[in-house]
Amino acid sequence: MSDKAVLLANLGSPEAPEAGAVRSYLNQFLMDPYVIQLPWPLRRLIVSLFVLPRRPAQSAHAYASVWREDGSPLVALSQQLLAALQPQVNVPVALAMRYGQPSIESELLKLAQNPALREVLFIPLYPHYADSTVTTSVEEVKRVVLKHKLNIRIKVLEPFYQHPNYIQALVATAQPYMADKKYDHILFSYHGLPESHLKVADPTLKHCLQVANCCEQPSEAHASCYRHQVFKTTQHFVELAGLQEGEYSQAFQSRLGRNKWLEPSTENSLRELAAKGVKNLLVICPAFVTDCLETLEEIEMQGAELFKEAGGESLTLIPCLNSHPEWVKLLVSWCNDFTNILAAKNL
Ligand SMILES: C=CC1=C(C)c2cc3[nH]c(cc4nc(cc5[nH]c(cc1n2)c(C)c5CCC(=O)O)C(CCC(=O)O)=C4C)c(C)c3C=C
Ligand SMILES: [Fe+2]
Ligand SMILES: [Fe+2]
Repeated sequence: MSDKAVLLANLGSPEAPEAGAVRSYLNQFLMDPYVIQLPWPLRRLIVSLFVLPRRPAQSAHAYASVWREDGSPLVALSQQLLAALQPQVNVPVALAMRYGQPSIESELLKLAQNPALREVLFIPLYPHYADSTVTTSVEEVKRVVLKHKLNIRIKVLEPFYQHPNYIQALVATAQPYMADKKYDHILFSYHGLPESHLKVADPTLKHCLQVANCCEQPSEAHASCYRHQVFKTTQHFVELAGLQEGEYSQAFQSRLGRNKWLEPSTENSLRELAAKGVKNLLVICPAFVTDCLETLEEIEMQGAELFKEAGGESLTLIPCLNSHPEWVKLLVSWCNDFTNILAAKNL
């Protein structure tokens, strides 16, 4: 029996595309202090008064429009990825969700049933650092290890936003869509973040959004700056794919609440691109490695409708990496050689 194992973690989905299931999912998700970064009483008040009364029904409707026979796209596609990986990996691999099922706790405990287990490589399935995705997942792993007194070392894979093979996998996924020269612009649409999250994650407390062109100036803050990291992903993609200035732009989607979020918003960018005369638009969403509600409903359905209403002709979503062979190859290399991964830190 191997003394090593791998645990992949994605965000998670509701159990069903129904208001009740979405309510308990949203409650778990948004009561996470790494997601709504406010003291508990204020967070409880906001979630209970402004989110839970109406959003579950709206989101359930959105989920229903993308739901598959085998469940939510995010969970089903993550399971397909696991199925593609496991036969090529020499150690057990498990898949968990930060919210909903299968939980990080249940999957870590299953792995720990192996008495020989001493080391787990934890792979948060996010290319870019954010407290609301990476930190919360790592903290949940720590909580489970402490609660159950598990005698295992945890190694966490660092954000891979500019790993050459991740960029190569993105370009390989996009290539068939780009080869069809009918498109006239590519929009890189990343999940948004409240600006306050960048400031909280800045270890210097004086760089992110405080220095002019902060994300382009050298700084130790980049190691935890989501905005810097997504710029880098776009830049490396553009270089590898040979895109020219003016052929692409970048925006942030999926806002929630009234705080200031990263700019520009995907919605405004879609309107502006249509107004500038872009007719056939490709959209790629590199912050998501798996297609989910935010790509399939927000971009491919709602985004396409908005773009056409604003004068565009077609919006084509480039799929996420999902189980693309280049992405599977990269994950297999990490899983099989994780004692030698440089970009991983021990908890
Ligand atoms: C890709 C990285 C993600 C970041 C960063 C992120 C931050 C973030 N998200 C919310 C609020 C919501 N996100 C929702 C769905 C959702 N978010 C991500 C990824 C990131 N979120 C994914 C992959 C998904 C899809 C889940 C699925 O089941 O397909 C939702 C739920 C859906 C809805 O009601 O809109 C909310 C709410 C915040 C507040 C935030 C940063 C603070
Ligand atoms: Fe920054
Ligand atoms: Fe989100």
